[in-house]
Amino acid sequence: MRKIIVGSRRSKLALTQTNWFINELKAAGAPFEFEVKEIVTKGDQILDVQLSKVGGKGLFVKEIEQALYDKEIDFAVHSMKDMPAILPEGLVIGCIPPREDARDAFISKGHVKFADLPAGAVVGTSSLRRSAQLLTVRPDIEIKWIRGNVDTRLAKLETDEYDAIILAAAGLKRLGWSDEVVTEFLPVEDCLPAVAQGSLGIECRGDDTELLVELGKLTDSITWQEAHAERAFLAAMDGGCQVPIAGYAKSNGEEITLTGLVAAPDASVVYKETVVGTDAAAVGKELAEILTKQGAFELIQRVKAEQDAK
Ligand SMILES: NCc1[nH]cc(CCC(=O)O)c1CC(=O)O
Repeated sequence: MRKIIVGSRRSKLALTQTNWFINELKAAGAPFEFEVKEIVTKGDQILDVQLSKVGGKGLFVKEIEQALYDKEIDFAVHSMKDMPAILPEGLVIGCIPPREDARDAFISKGHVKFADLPAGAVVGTSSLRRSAQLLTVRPDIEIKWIRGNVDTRLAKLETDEYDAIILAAAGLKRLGWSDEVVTEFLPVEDCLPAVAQGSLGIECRGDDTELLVELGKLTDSITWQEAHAERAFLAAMDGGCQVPIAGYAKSNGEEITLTGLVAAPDASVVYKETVVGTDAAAVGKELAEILTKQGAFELIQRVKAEQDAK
């Protein structure tokens, strides 16, 4: 029986997601043995710098992709939202399993609801997307940058520095921690999720047909459509985590409803529109065109230039 080597980052969440997916493959009867190989990425090493300043999404995947090329590993389970819009030559997303909760979770000391936070309360997030949207609803709160894995951030909430933090619901649910720690899930209307948040993407070599056959059996077609619509939007907007950009699609199997948001970091300008269609790539492109006409593309370029100058 072929032994499949699965590359994984070393964080609790990465290992949990990797082992979950391996078990799904086993349950589906894939004729393989598995071994997990831990890989330390640049993103895991740079924990004290604001992520948007050190180069964004590629940071968590580059070493893993090199290991795929070198055949040190056969596949890797990524959070889709950490994947760059365009994959390098020769590598493919072989599977998109069913999506977890796409929302952001609000976690506060004493479980005070977001709306009930006192003015001046300090909310920890390192995401420009989250901070811009939170400031739209509550301009009177303070945002303070926070970095680290999910467990590190939860530990930081215990210090005096923060009154609350925001984390993706999906990570907390996969770790089995959401019932215990989450104060409330932020409705997508108030805090539109990151593109592909809650989705996993299984990356492998495009010529590994034996593996691709087994991976394909676990793809969820609804999640596939949603992730592709959102990622087509992100790619067309030339976005990334340097700018506040969000995209959330809901598919009923036929129609896809995609909402996108682009904002200035201080939330002084917010562009937000919804498009409905049947083709994921076309829906993403159409939404990008509408927002571009309104000035969102220009805003993204301006914000990026400002970030680079810092
Ligand atoms: N930004 C890092 C990251 N990348 C993926 C997740 C987990 C959630 C997911 O799969 O979307 C997280 C943690 C977070 O944002 O709280």
